[in-house]
Amino acid sequence: MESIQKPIHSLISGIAGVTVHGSENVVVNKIIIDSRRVLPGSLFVALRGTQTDGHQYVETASDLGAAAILCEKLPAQLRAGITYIQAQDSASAMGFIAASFYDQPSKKVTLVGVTGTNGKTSVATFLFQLFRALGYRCGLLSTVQNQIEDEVIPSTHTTPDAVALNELLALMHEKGCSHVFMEVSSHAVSQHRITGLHFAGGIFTNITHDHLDFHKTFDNYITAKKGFFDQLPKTAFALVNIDDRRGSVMVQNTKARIETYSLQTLATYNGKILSDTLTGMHMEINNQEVWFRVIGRFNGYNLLSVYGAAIALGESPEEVLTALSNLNSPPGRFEQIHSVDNIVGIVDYAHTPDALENVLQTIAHLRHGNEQVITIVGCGGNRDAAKRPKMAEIACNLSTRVILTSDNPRYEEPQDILDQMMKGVPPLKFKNTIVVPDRHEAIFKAVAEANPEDIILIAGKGHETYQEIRGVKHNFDDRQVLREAFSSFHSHKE
Ligand SMILES: CC(=O)N[C@H]1[C@@H](OP(=O)(O)OP(=O)(O)OC[C@H]2O[C@@H](n3ccc(=O)[nH]c3=O)[C@H](O)[C@@H]2O)O[C@H](CO)[C@@H](O)[C@@H]1O[C@H](C)C(=O)N[C@@H](C)C(=O)N[C@H](CCC(=O)O)C(=O)O
Ligand SMILES: Nc1ncnc2c1ncn2[C@@H]1O[C@H](COP(=O)(O)OP(=O)(O)OP(=O)(O)O)[C@@H](O)[C@H]1O
Ligand SMILES: N[C@H](CCC[C@H](N)C(=O)O)C(=O)O
Ligand SMILES: [Mg+2]
Repeated sequence: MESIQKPIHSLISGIAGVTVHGSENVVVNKIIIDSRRVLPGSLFVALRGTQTDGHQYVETASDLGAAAILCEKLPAQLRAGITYIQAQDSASAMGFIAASFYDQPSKKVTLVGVTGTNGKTSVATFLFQLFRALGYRCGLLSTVQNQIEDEVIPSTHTTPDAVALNELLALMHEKGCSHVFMEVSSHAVSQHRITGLHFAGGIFTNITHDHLDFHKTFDNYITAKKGFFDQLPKTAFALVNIDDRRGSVMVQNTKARIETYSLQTLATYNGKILSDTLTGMHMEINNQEVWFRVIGRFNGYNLLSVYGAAIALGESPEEVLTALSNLNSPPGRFEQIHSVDNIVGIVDYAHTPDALENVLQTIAHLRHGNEQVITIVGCGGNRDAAKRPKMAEIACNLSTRVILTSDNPRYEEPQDILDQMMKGVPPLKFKNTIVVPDRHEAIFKAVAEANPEDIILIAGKGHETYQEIRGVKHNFDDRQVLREAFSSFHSHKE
């Protein structure tokens, strides 16, 4: 992308509550949120974070040649030649400024955001695949990866920060994308990563327990997600799952056109699952029968929301259903790897109690005999600790055997996380539960003990190709380890 030079006045016009100290004609060539990356001519944004306060680094940024500083509190000494933009909330102001800096890319594409505890990656990826199949050039912003048509741009977050996000949107527009589908995490709403964006539509999948380390209470978490719908314009659609009792709460104050989807009750888009097997799902959507390659009741919801969004964007129901029936799940979502002697391995990104329950219920539903269900699961370090015993309890109640193991311990001791998980194991299930902290060993153990037709669920990491320990990402891929284990004991087939 060409280098950008913008005077301050062009970036702040229309933003309420900002005061400028210094010349508004000063030109900036970059927006930077980390003082360590400031270069001459940058606009440095001082953000209050969870670990530190960017205001502490205003002097460092100035020494490195920042042309302007966006902050909430002015430093004691203002430097000549630097323009200070004072805002009530730096993060919010940065959202609008980033959008202006990149010439409002979100207004030049049809941008649809997906929020909810589970299903964001699945829905955003299905929409991306669908609209490409319908002949549009598309962009995708997701946990697994960002994509511009076939070009993959690795993602660092589910939702990037406002600067990275607007830059990516501008690039997508420059490369001819007409539609962009993105995940909107609750962190992103709270931290104003999406402030200043123009959405054509928003989708709510569901809300259940997660991220209470960050939001503190479930109410705050709900409010964060609702913030996305509060900021939608009236030209947008707001499509919500009304089988989730928080669905109607999400759209209480939205200006957008409200549409609903449901597998249970009357809604704008109605679905019914007619059958669900390991090879596909048969559904009825708004009275039309259709076969899908993806499976699981939760995916029934995901596909229905994708159908609804496509219709809300003006596509034809027949074309949409035909294209949808050819879609595949994103990597690491109910991804199946079979051994030659028919052990079914399923690698899934379920890392919340609700997702784990859904996946295990889907597996229970697909079982046809007395196969064992062996679940391998861990919980991430430095994340919501309250979900640990809950996930262990769900795994035990819905599996024949459980192996508790590690999942990205980050800066915590794996054994501490496992001790907390063990608190959720019902006493009656102790004899079927073991702890194997090494994930590689856990997977090998499950495979060594599995019999033909048994189902091994490896939950929590899905597409991830690393195990994060003390700031270092070590290569680790559940799918690869599972294949190795199958090859050692049974040899594998896809
Ligand atoms: C908890 C959280 O959301 N953290 C994000 C946040 O960092 P932070 O608030 O901890 O920042 P901080 O370290 O306190 O620093 C505050 C400010 O000082 C600046 N700083 C710091 C040091 C210095 O020397 N100079 C300097 O300027 C930092 O650049 C920052 O702007 O802002 C950073 C910049 O945007 C993000 O990279 C970081 O994501 C971290 C890596 C993270 O792990 N986030 C996860 C929890 C997250 O965002 N997840 C959601 C998905 C959740 C889900 O739905 O599953 C996501 O959207 O990815
Ligand atoms: N609609 C749904 N309802 C409940 N569970 C779901 C749904 N869709 C997917 N899942 C489960 O949640 C897991 C994660 O799905 P997905 O990656 O689509 O969610 P996400 O919201 O993007 O997660 P993240 O917050 O990490 O970005 C899947 O592997 C599956 O187990
Ligand atoms: N977006 C989620 C992903 C969790 C994935 C799981 N493998 C873990 O590390 O906890 C998070 O950052 O909380
Ligand atoms: Mg995601």
